[in-house]
Amino acid sequence: MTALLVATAATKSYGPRRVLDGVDLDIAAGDRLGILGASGAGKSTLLRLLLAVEAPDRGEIRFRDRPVRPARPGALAWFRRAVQLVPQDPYGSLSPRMTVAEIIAEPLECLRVPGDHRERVAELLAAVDLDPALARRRPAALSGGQRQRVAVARALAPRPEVLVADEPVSALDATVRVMVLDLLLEASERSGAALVMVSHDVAAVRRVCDRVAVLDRGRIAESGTVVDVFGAPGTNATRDLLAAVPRLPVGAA
Ligand SMILES: Nc1ncnc2c1ncn2[C@@H]1O[C@H](COP(=O)(O)OP(=O)(O)OP(=O)(O)O)[C@@H](O)[C@H]1O
Repeated sequence: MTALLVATAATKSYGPRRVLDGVDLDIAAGDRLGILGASGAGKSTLLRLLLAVEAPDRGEIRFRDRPVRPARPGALAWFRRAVQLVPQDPYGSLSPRMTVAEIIAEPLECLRVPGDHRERVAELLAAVDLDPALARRRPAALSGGQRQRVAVARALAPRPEVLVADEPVSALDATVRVMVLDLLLEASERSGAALVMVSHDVAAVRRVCDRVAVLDRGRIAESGTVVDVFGAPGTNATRDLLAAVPRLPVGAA
């Protein structure tokens, strides 16, 4: 399968503290990879490197074999179109002053994506199962689940090859979590975009991903298919995560 987003020996320190240490990771077309780890394991830092928001101190990030590093927005537009973020918190991430339609169209405008943006917004609202009448509303008028649907639609807008989701359901009520996880799964299946989902929630990874990499204190402790890694965990890091209280409603996973 075509390798899309690849981290090689990615290392990052903040002051004297090494937060990531030689992380190798590859995301291929069609993959749904969970990056699982306890709080402080380095998950968000790894995402910032994968998104070229920050540069590794050592090692590198490549997309379709092309190195990517933080750069002025115009220079990275090709990469921003290809790799889109679904943020953690739908309350904080959507601009309160913009309408839903403006929010979804924003990446199309910023990244100068050709085509009829209005038509694309209508298509995206349908894809995430939002009533077209919501297009003129502002985020304050929406529920948490609806806001996360808007965030997914926005991420899908430029037809990315990889969707990166950062703890996409941790800010939501338990009842809405399963719905949003299923939406992400469906969005990646339908659009053909690979999905990278950071989480500390085993049940969320099990529901959405087919591969998992367990991050422990800045290193990949183990990786493999969800079935193999969760079926026969090879490290204490994985066993501890599996022993943690399930976060999805009983019977949902
Ligand atoms: N910009 C920064 N400056 C200094 N330290 C940082 C910075 N970003 C992260 N860290 C530290 O790096 C470590 C890993 O943080 P990171 O947010 O990547 O972990 P995480 O696995 O995403 O944790 P959580 O699940 O709690 O979000 C933490 O100890 C954190 O305090």
